[in-house]
Amino acid sequence: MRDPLVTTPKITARNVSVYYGATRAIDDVSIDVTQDEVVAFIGPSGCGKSTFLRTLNRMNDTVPSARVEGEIYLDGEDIYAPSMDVVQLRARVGMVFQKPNPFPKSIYENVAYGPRIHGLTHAKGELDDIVEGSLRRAGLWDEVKDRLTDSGTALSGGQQQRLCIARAIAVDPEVILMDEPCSALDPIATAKIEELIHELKGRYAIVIVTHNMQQAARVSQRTAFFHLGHLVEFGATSDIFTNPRAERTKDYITGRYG
Ligand SMILES: Nc1ncnc2c1ncn2[C@@H]1O[C@H](COP(=O)(O)OP(=O)(O)OP(=O)(O)O)[C@@H](O)[C@H]1O
Repeated sequence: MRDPLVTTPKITARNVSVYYGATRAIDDVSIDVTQDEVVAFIGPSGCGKSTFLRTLNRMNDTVPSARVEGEIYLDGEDIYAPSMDVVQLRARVGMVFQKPNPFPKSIYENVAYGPRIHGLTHAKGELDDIVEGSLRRAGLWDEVKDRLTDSGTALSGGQQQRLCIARAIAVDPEVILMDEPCSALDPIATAKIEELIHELKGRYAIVIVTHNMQQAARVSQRTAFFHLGHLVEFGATSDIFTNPRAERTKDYITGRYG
């Protein structure tokens, strides 16, 4: 499934299978993601999109029954190697979840926490700059600059999700994984997140799981269609939506199931 146009992958997954106990949720998936693109994962509920996404920063480690086979490389480095520091990995490959999950701390602390524990700054001024820069890049600064000491949980859902994106950005990640980041948001907040994804593209490799096909079409350059744990088709988003090769992809995008 290697795309000849993809030359320098940021993430390389090879023959990845994931099991929960004896049940296989992902079957032999190989995929590349480059630095300068947004890749969307689509497919019917339960097809394994989130499971596969979570292998990319070893979030599956937190599920005792989960077992991953195959290889995943970040810049050529095996992320499942015993020498890999998982805390470091999750800073390099940040994650934004379906439901915004700010810490029950101030807006400032939500963003400052990561850089502080990763030792990215030594002076308060530097930390202030990181907090401001991250909130600006997440498109939230103007809305919160006068209330940085308010609790992150007091923000609206859309603002909370942008705060979570600012929190991921603050530790200077290389990749951002988004697992249905807009599913709890209204259309206006959703549009803001989509706008933000456009702005972040190029600076970070972005992989987004979405149920919303229009959203995949709007934000991604390439789309992967999953079905029953298989990667059925992976290609240019415009091709997947206008000229899918596989019958199963066609059935899904035309709404025949899912
Ligand atoms: N923690 C878990 N323990 C056992 N089985 C799981 C676990 N998480 C997911 N599964 C199973 O793995 C399969 C894939 O689930 P996954 O959540 O990855 O699919 P998905 O495509 O992201 O679904 P959705 O779109 O509904 O979020 C499903 O059959 C699901 O029941």
